[in-house]
Amino acid sequence: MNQYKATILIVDDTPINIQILSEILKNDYHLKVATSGEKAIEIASSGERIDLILLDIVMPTIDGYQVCRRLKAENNTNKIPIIFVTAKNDVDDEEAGFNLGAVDYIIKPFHPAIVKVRVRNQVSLKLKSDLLEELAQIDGLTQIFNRRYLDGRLPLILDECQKQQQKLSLVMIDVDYFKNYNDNYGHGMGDVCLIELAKCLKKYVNMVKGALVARYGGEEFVLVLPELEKEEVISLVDQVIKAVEKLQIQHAYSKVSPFITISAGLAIFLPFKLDAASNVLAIADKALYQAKSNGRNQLVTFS
Ligand SMILES: Nc1nc2c(ncn2[C@@H]2O[C@H](COP(=O)(O)OP(=O)(O)OP(=O)(O)O)[C@@H](O)[C@H]2O)c(=O)[nH]1
Repeated sequence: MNQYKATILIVDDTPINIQILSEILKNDYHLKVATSGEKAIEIASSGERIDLILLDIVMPTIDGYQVCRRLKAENNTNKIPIIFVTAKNDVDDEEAGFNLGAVDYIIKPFHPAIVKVRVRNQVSLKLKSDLLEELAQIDGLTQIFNRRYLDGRLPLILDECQKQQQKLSLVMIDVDYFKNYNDNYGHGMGDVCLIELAKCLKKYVNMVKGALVARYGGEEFVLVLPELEKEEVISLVDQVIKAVEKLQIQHAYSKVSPFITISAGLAIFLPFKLDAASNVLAIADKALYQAKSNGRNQLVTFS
């Protein structure tokens, strides 16, 4: 089995300390090093995955406490566990480190076996909490993002679109006559159908940079498509609607097609018209309602 190798950032202004820690940990982890607080913040904020930081306290310009404070204040770095590694063995110093959000405190001189165990414990906790977080964002049936993820992510996407002055398109999708499908083919077949639909939607969303698809509820899906022009997004959603029918999932109890079809409501927003997440979703939902009323298996666009 391919075991994930965690990445540890060692921060110390004294090269010999980095060397000693590297010797202890190099066989089990990917290592990165920084010889100043500034460099540590730069590496941790770069977007590269860091699973643990071993942080010296006494360093020139920015000390370890400040580094810790700054990393804990930022959304993209506050989940990286920090272990202070220091010669400061006063209880007050240790307490100060924990109060800043550190998960452990190792006192120099190092005892290699103890360093290994303490690092292993924290890395193991970090990997478990990452996994839990990931699972909490994924819909168990279709394996695409769930509503919880969309609710957390959409406000950030709206902010970003406003900042970058980009358009944003939202598509609310609903399966046509799905109750009839379930009632006649059974809930199990209904589940298989939702899985196939999610795969199809994902295939199209993967073609668009920054786009995402989420299962919004039972048989409802949402596509978030930043940056696209009106003609591009309409053409894409039309293709998706046709692709779903082409899956040829038999639906003898639908009134629009012998196969499973979807209706879609598209709402396109200009950056200066972007509203709260719940409002932009409500507008896409209105467009979807219109698509249903117009006869289903079609797209209605509000822009
Ligand atoms: N198999 C399965 N069915 C689900 C799931 N979640 C919701 N549903 C079903 O989806 C159906 C939705 O039915 P309705 O809201 O009446 O909509 P519809 O029959 O598709 O009618 P229109 O939307 O008007 O075309 C219900 O039968 C739900 O039980 C799920 O996870 N699996």
